[in-house]
Amino acid sequence: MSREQQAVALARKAFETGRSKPLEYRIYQLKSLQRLFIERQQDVSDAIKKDLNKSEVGTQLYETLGLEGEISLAIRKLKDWAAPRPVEKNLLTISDTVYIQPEPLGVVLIIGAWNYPWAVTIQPLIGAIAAGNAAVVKPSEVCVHTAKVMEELLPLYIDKELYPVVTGGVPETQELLRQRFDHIFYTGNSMVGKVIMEAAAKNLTPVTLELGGKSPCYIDKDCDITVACRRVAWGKYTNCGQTCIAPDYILCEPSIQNRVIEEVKKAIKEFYTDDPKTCPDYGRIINQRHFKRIMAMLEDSTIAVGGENDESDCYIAPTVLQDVKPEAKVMQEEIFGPLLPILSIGSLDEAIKFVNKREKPLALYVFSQDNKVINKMRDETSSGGLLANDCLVHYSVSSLPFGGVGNSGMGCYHGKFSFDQLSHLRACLIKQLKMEGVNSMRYPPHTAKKLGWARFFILKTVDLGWLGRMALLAIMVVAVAVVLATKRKDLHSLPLRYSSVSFKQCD
Ligand SMILES: NC(=O)c1ccc[n+]([C@@H]2O[C@H](COP(=O)([O-])OP(=O)(O)OC[C@H]3O[C@@H](n4cnc5c(N)ncnc54)[C@H](O)[C@@H]3O)[C@@H](O)[C@H]2O)c1
Ligand SMILES: CCCCCCCCCC=O
Repeated sequence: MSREQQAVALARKAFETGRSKPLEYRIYQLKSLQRLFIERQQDVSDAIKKDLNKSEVGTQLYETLGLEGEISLAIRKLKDWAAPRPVEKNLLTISDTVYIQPEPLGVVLIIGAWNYPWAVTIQPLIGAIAAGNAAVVKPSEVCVHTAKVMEELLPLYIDKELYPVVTGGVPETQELLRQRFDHIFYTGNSMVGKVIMEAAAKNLTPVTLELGGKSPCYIDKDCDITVACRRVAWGKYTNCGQTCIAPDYILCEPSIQNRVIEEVKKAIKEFYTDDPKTCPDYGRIINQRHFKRIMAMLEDSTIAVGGENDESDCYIAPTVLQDVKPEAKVMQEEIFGPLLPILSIGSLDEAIKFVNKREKPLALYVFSQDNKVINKMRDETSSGGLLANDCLVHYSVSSLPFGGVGNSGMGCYHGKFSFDQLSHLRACLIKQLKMEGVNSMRYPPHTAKKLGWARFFILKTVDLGWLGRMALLAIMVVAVAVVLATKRKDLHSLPLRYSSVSFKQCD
């Protein structure tokens, strides 16, 4: 058995013991995970510093603080999330107990990416634990130091049989993908996303794909350009542009391009000093392969700000590109680096057309003072998320679903969405063996009259309130009693008995 097979078998066996299911055990695991981020913050930060030159404060701000918040939320809300969820009933099921019961899916495979290695790997794990699953955790091998620390630390805090960590690269991930899972949660680029989905299809395993793409940013001329550019610069250059929801490029009218350049330049200086290379808050490109990929994008565009670089240090300065053409190299794929192209666009309508001609992005940013502009952008485009007058922060709102659409992904998570994403929402209808008369309308022999009644019971909507429902139930009980008493086979006599309740036609 390979190491990967062993890990999956271990997780499956542990899941089958049933110990991941009691809410107390899930909460115990979540609390232990919470302790990891309190007790081992230094190990976490040190590893990320080596991988991406993130500062200790930056690591807490962008990675572990969010995780701590998500864990606390799950601990607080788990009882509600896991409880049966009563649903509306139709007239046919009015006397039944009808609800949704979330249940664990089984063994989940979590494949993480390297750019926010803790955030994007542990956040799905929080959902998996909360939902009562086992999970095999595969951190990205690209984040060498963090993967190692994750492999060392997780088993010290959480159940190592239920949640084993498997490290390794493409061959190891592919070996994992040959195993059977009950859900695969993948974060990474869209091309590999297709590989994951293909592998999952063999076992009809459901997937969540948290992908990326080019997230556009429209700046309206009618806005506070200084503030807009400061927020865009923060969104772009945080983690050296290696953020799935970084504003990829700016669309604006030619009349404001120079001001945008000047204001972004000012913000770069404000955040990262005159020499970002020595600034502790400015990151590095993850490795030389990505460094070369990003530098190649500069070839056919004009640099307005930045451009300095050092391959030996994987350093690329915060850079702004002006008058960029849609055909330029930098516009052909997600940048995932600190280059900010500005494209001139004639109007809001043109910007909308530009966005709609391309793949649906993970995030769409619009800066404007005018709500009509914001609403028009929202109504006439599609994207995983839409954020007006800021960047990135929607990621931190646990009550918003985070995820893509189309090429930027499928499924969503954060907060309760993580719990639901990794649960099966089981439909439950609990009927009594009484009131058999009501069922006559669906039993053969089928007649037009019975169909008429079935239409009535299924298509009418009624909002009677609690008292009304009780009254209706009483009427139904009487009706059934009468039907049984007269031992008639169809519901011929029912119309008169129901005529005192008024119903609204919904079709
Ligand atoms: N939507 C989100 O939440 C989110 C978050 C972070 C990153 N991203 C996106 O991820 C991308 C960057 O990540 P990346 O793809 O460079 O990360 P990556 O190289 O770390 O790959 C992600 C995972 O896929 C595995 N993998 C890579 N190639 C594989 C293959 N051929 N077969 C099987 N498994 C394979 C890796 O082992 C890794 O665990 C960007 O597009 C970014 O926008 C999205
Ligand atoms: C306070 C704002 C936090 C933003 C963190 C962004 C994380 C993105 C993960 C995807 O790359």
